[in-house]
Amino acid sequence: MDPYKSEDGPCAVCGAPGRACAGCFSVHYCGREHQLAHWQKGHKETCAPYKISKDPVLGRYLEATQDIPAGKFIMKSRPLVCGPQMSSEPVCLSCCRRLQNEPDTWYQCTCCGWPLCSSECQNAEQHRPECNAMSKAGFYMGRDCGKVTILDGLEELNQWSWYGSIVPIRALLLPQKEYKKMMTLQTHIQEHRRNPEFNFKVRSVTNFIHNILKLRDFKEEDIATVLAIFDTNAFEVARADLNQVGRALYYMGSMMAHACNPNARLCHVGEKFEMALMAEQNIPKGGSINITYMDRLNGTLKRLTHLRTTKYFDCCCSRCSDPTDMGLYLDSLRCIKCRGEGKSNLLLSTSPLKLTSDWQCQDLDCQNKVSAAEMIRMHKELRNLKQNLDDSLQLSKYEEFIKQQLGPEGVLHPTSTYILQIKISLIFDILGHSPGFYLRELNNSLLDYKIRLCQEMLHIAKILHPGYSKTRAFLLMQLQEALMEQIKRQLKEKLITSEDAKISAQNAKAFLNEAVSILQEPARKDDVETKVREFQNCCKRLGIDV
Ligand SMILES: C[S@@+](CC[C@H](N)C(=O)[O-])C[C@H]1O[C@@H](n2cnc3c(N)ncnc32)[C@H](O)[C@@H]1O
Repeated sequence: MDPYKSEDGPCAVCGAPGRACAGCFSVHYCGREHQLAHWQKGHKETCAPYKISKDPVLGRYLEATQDIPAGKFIMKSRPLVCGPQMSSEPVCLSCCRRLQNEPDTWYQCTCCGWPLCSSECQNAEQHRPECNAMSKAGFYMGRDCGKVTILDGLEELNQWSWYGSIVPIRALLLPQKEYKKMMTLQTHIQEHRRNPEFNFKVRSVTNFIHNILKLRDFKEEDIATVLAIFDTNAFEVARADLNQVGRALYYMGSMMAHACNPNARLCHVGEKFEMALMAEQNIPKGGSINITYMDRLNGTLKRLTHLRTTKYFDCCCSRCSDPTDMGLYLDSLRCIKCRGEGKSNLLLSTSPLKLTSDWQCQDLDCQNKVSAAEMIRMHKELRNLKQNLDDSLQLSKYEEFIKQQLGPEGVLHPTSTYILQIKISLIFDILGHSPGFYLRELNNSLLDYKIRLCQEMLHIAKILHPGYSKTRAFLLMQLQEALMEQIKRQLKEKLITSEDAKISAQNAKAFLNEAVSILQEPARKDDVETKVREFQNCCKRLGIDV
């Protein structure tokens, strides 16, 4: 069910045209009276398929109140507060679209002077709170807003960190009811206050709000609370199709627990950062509805460290407890002792949930031990090496790294986190995507390589990103495109018959269809339709009827 197609429909009571129920989107009402009647008649039992529950470890979380099939939209939600990111590139303060061209061409709000898209954005509700407050305080952003650096004696505030003040101002100016709701969210304020980076951020934002914008009514303590609420609960939101980037806080979205192998995902759907939650996998009644707070290709060491230092909890999900990390051994390195004897045995954590535990060779005859500190040091070195590769984004350098690390002297193995991340970069950033490597420019062997990489990563995605995940859908699309390019060449070189081409194209179409069924969110609609059109045009040009 697409929550955006469900806006109108026949009233569940009388059949007259109606609006969708905001809880479940699956029934419609012509008005409040029939909505109430239907609710009392039993809809309250079946409406939203979730409720907020409590658990001693997770705190509040969303519990499924009925079986939820994979692919179903579970909820749709508007943000409580949204706006530019903490350290944002130049965006319209109102709609968060990136500002194009040079600063002196940007539209300037006639009341507060901040750059916007247009007068329409100036008048939008979204920009009202801070604009009113700033105009009242007599602040007007000069034309040089994009260029100056402010020195206030204590901190140097970079031009774009100004954007970080907008979300706290909007949050602190929320109407009473919403403000109270926001203040019930998890803050982890004590843990945040022990973090020097957080305190620096609070001081910078407060300074800017007090001394530059001249809005002195906001207390530093309240600004700190809002920043902590955002760090704990908010989502980075981006709609590439609309050129929007920002962050948003959702009430129900803030209730979702993390899992390293989640069963749901957020989809950004509306222009005002509305979100929808989709079940990636079947969720049984009574189960927790969870999302992942971080990239699933990270190994346990990085996941545990990141969650502890940014979200202040120790994950103990089934994946983190598994020393093999779902059979992929993402963090495991080769045992150096065994490597000397030409063997490829791996080191496994002796107690995966404890970052301080030793790692031991999986070979019972060897049992070589490596300390946690040594393991962390080796990973730091590998991360730096990989970061250098990512910065240069060159195929030859990535290939050299893989060859070296998987060779007799290397410490990695084929499903190490670094190798898998590099394969993802090769698929999505280089082969088919960068100058000199666009699909039609790839030689046959690189095209085969891309196809192989997609197939390999789809195999991994079945484990790490099963069901209705975006990663699987994107990989399926990449594979389909590469396969069509291959069919085109093979037909041209008369290596296959038109009957073979038809069978291969049907195969590619099945991949595309699967991707389309996964990417149901409206934000992807244009992209998906373009891919389907391109596929159809390609078949037409090749004379293949699929
Ligand atoms: C976005 S909030 C989720 C709602 C929160 N449990 C509450 O009661 O408001 C994120 C916080 O929930 C807790 N949390 C989420 N997932 C967890 C998990 N898998 N294990 C332990 N705590 C978790 C952590 O305290 C985390 O910082």
